[in-house]
Amino acid sequence: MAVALVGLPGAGKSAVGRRLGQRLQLPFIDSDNVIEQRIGCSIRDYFEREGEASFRDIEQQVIADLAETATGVVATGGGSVLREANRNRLRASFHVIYLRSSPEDLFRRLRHDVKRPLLQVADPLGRLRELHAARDPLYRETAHDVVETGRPSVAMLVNIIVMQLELAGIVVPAAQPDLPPVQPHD
Ligand SMILES: Nc1ncnc2c1ncn2[C@@H]1O[C@H](COP(=O)(O)OP(=O)(O)O)[C@@H](O)[C@H]1O
Ligand SMILES: O=C(O)C1=C[C@@H](OP(=O)(O)O)[C@@H](O)[C@H](O)C1
Ligand SMILES: [Mg+2]
Repeated sequence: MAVALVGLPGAGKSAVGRRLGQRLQLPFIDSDNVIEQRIGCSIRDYFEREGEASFRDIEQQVIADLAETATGVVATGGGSVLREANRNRLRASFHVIYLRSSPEDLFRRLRHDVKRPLLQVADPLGRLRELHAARDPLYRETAHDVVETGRPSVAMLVNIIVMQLELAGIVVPAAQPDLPPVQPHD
């Protein structure tokens, strides 16, 4: 069983993915962490030193490697869907869930964040709107399921995803304790 989460920065891929892995008792991998191990520095520093194109090459290699082994829950980086090769690999090897969020919700979550290089601009909300317009079709094309993340907490999103995976027959529901028999009405 392998699930991958896609969506914009701040959608909750890392936070939801970690808790989903715990809940399903499956390993959790964050592709951005794998990339940082390979490059030996933060993604933000790498963007500044080597540029985005070089980062995307490493990201593509990491996605190919993860797709090869494909187990557990994988949180991808927000730009993982930009390349067609990544979209195809993700969709073929994982059950892909798009955590969909409005730019306004993302901005609320990330307004104090300094780790995301694409949002270190004068107008991060404007940038999130552009990213949403450009990428929403790509996330939809890649994903098997879409989950709206606006209101639910991280814990609620985990419950929603587990329910969807159970309904789709991707995970087996945990055994329920026997309920007492229903008493017929008088
Ligand atoms: N549904 C949510 N409700 C409240 N806070 C959230 C929710 N999803 C994510 N967050 C918070 O928003 C921030 C960004 O989440 P993160 O998981 O890093 O996003 P991503 O990996 O998709 O970029 C974190 O502080 C996280 O705890
Ligand atoms: O949207 C993007 O292009 C990126 C998103 C980041 O991951 P998160 O989506 O976890 O922020 C990280 O991979 C990199 O900064 C590029
Ligand atoms: Mg993340």
